Amino acid sequence: MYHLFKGLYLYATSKEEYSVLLLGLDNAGKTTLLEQIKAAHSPHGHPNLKTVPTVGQNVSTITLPDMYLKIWDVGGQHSLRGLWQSYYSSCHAIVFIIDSTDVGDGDLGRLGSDDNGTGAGDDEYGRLNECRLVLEDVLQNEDTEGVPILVLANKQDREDCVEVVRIKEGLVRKVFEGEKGGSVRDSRVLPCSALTGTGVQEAVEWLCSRVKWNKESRPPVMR
Ligand SMILES: Nc1nc2c(ncn2[C@@H]2O[C@H](COP(=O)(O)OP(=O)(O)OP(=O)(O)O)[C@@H](O)[C@H]2O)c(=O)[nH]1
Ligand SMILES: [Mg+2]
Repeated sequence: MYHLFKGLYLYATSKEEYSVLLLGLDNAGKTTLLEQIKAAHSPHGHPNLKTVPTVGQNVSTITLPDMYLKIWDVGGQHSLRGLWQSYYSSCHAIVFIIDSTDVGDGDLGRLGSDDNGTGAGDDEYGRLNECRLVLEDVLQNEDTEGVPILVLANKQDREDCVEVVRIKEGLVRKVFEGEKGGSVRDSRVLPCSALTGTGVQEAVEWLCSRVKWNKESRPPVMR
């Protein structure tokens, strides 16, 4: 009898937990975003906006009315990107964060096709091509197949940022529709400023709705 009641109690009080993976080049704003999300979902939270480059990972679980969101923030430096793939098979959504002040004019169409993204001659374009190559790599990995992807055009508070529509049309759409765009998946491009918090709530709402829609193919963990 005890076990029956315990089981019923646990069933009634447990919630679905979904994992969200924050990806993007180093300095894009992943850790800052995690800090904003954490602060927005804790009663007396102030975000710690003094970030340092992430070596390894930061993880936080936020409690929402109908689910837990476990958010994984990993280092974006070149030497650390090889570690990303170990997170792919267990994540329910990916956030790909772009520094909107470091992608030139945001238009891949103007980049030479022989540019290999090593940085040579990239000044005018910032890290546009590096960003493309890294995003393609994520999309092409079989373990991310079908996983909803939210692309955030971050640092929209800065005057020198490229606006979201250009990032969407000039970069993201071209990558998703290109031959290395991987399988069809649920995706969205949103503007945000992880530093000021603008757009962060919309991002979390999009993620919550999409992980639920996709729960048949990536079931949550019960906690
Ligand atoms: N103006 C502005 N600065 C931002 C924004 N988001 C992040 N930054 C700044 O960008 C720098 C890098 O931010 P991080 O959050 O540490 O970047 P990261 O993506 O975690 O970098 P790695 O850990 O190296 O992968 C910091 O100086 C942040 O204050 C933003 O929305 N606006
Ligand atoms: Mg970081």
